[in-house]
Amino acid sequence: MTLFPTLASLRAAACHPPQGDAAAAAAAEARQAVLTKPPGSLGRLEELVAWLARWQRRPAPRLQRVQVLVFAGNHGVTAQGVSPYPAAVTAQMADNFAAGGGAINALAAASGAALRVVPLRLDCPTADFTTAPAMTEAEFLDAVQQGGAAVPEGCDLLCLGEMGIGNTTAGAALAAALFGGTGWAGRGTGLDAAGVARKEAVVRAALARHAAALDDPLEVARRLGGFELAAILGATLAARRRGVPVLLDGFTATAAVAPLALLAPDGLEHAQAAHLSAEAGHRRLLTALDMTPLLDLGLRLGEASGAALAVPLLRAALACHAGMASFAEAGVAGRAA
Ligand SMILES: O=C(O)c1ccc[n+]([C@@H]2O[C@H](COP(=O)([O-])O)[C@@H](O)[C@H]2O)c1
Ligand SMILES: Cc1cc2nc[nH]c2cc1C
Repeated sequence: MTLFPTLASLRAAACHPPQGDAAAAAAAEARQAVLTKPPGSLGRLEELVAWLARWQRRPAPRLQRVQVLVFAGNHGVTAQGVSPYPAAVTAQMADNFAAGGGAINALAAASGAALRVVPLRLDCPTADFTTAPAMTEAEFLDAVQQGGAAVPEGCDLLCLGEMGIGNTTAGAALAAALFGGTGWAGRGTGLDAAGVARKEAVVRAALARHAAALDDPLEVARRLGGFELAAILGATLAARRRGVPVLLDGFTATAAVAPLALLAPDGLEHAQAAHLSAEAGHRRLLTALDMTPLLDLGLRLGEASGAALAVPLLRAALACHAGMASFAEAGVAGRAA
């Protein structure tokens, strides 16, 4: 089924996201209150259980089926020398993932999550967005659709990440267009200072080329994004519809979904930033989106690595919620007053 056949239907879905289940969240919170601990003492773990309950629409949330999706795409803007690695590495890494040899293969297995890698036209990069829109409308919608279609039925949690040489330049261009200012370009896979300055100039040139169209977040995603970024946007929208909470990976994945927060103020409420990437602009991007990352481990890999790493944290939060005794069950005295 085509989820968003036209740009208008995609816009309507993004502007009116379905709500979570407030009663399920309240029931999860009420249980926290009777468990043998001072109220709120499990801090963010308690909030995470209520968040899972709200977006799974279940008072007792579960994490039986966790799916990691890694979308891969290529970028015409690599012609501008914005990455130290050749574009061919995108397909080579997709093959490496298929053979089980990537970090994400190890991390997904360690987190008890299924992994699927979705290559998107790797032999056909986006257009160089310093000279033309990265994607046509049809290409953009197709990538969004592929992302949405990759969200499995009956999934309890989705971890979203990407692989695409050059895509931190796309992420920086998106962030600059959506939130303004300069300095969004970072080292990516390992640029030196001169490379970062070149990347910043490329972002500036892209914004100048598309200046007339940058007040529409979806146009920003089409003109400055990429296939894998559009797919992450589509998967995030589809997850909202299907009651699946989302863990976002690093800078590029966060930039990919940022248009959803501008199209609806609560558009990313079903998503958590799994970690703070070492990529320069990520902290600023998360601040702009009012998101607090779960982990800060100095990662700058992408490929959903940070998202997979946050899954055990959610499992631990649920284990406390489901497994702890109540004050009454354990015969522990509650607060004196
Ligand atoms: O998302 C991040 O935080 C992130 C930070 C640095 C690098 N990456 C990964 O590195 C690739 C993009 O880097 P680059 O230098 O080619 O733009 C792409 O495959 C991403 O998965 C990702
Ligand atoms: C080797 C390599 C692995 C990656 N994984 C995600 N992005 C990547 C970029 C490179 C270059």
